[in-house]
Amino acid sequence: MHLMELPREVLLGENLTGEVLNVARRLRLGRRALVLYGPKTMKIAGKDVEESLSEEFDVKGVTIKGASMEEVEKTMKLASDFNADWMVAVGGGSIIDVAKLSAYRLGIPFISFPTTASHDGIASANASIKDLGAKTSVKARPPIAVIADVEIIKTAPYRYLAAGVGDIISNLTAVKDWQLAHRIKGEYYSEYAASLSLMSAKMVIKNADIIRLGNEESVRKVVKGLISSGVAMSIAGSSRPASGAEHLFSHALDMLLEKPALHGEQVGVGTIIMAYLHGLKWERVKETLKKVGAPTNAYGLGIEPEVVIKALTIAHTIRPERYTILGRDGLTWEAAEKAAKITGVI
Ligand SMILES: NC(=O)C1=CN([C@@H]2O[C@H](COP(=O)(O)OP(=O)(O)OC[C@H]3O[C@@H](n4cnc5c(N)ncnc54)[C@H](OP(=O)(O)O)[C@@H]3O)[C@@H](O)[C@H]2O)C=CC1
Ligand SMILES: O=C(CO)COP(=O)(O)O
Ligand SMILES: [Zn+2]
Repeated sequence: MHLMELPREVLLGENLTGEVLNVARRLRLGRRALVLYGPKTMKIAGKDVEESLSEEFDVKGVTIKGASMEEVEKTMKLASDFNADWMVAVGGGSIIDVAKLSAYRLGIPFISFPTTASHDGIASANASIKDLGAKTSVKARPPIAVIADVEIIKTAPYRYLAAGVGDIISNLTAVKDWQLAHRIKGEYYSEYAASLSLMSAKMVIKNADIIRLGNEESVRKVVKGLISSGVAMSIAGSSRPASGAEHLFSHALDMLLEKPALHGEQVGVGTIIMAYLHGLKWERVKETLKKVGAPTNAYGLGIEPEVVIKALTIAHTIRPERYTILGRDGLTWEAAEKAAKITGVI
């Protein structure tokens, strides 16, 4: 049996901090709610959500600092002590992932309230948490509802929206890797999930000129692509349709660097290189990223060229069961350097 779990409600609009209350009412989520936010997102929207909910629910706010197992365990303890019926995560990918894994392990629902359009974990069923080996995603459950307030998301620095484009365009090489694994390893492949994932990538390529404006329409386009990407992952039952070798490259950078760039920025640059290795039109990926103002090289990521090469040579070791264009042996230093130079990444 193949179980596909999807969000029950997706709200996209303006002035939605008060809507969490209505969604919780409609979905009969229970009286006691834990509100998760980060130090910044608390001020951006977290406190507003908390205050609005407290009109009708018993509410407890929790500040989360990064997506680590320590924060997941802290959240689970707080939720148990408080007897929470559900959670709402107000923030970037890290806060949403902490809520996703904690809620899954406690068997309670959670609402995703993204404050950036920088990653496709907004609606996905998998959570990326540090300390669970390399920071690749593990199975959890998707949010019961997604509430995306375009005005709040628009207030985030433009860099985050451009990073979202990187996370969506990566679907091009992720799907290629998936097809390769299907042919070479007989891995399960869902044409439906792959098509949905590719559609999001093609939409950002087509709409790059609108996205670069950074207005509400841009945010809507990127958020829809991110949600579709998350749904594609839920249909596939794994992050396969949205995570291939370009993500392994980003995970490798996360391991090598104390201060990595944004997830979507790194996978965007990884997509240029993996598209080259796949024999795809890598120039088109690069043009799109350039057009929307996302980094297209090591300099733009603020990373030394040697670290880029090193990441390319170790990427295949991170999730060996996920076959990609990097093969079982990975790239040699020379091959990695050549690919990075030809594509102008270094
Ligand atoms: N589960 C999945 O399927 C996926 C998960 N991911 C994961 O998501 C994470 C990346 O998410 P990302 O959002 O890029 O990074 P973070 O969640 O780490 O957020 C980065 C920073 O942005 C701040 N921030 C959030 N919203 C705003 C805003 N509106 N204005 C100003 N600052 C804001 C955060 O504040 P604060 O300090 O308050 O938190 C934080 O300091 C990674 O851990 C990645 O692995 C990525 C893709 C898919
Ligand atoms: O970032 C993701 C999809 O965009 C999740 O991928 P991982 O499973 O590689 O963490
Ligand atoms: Zn990603």
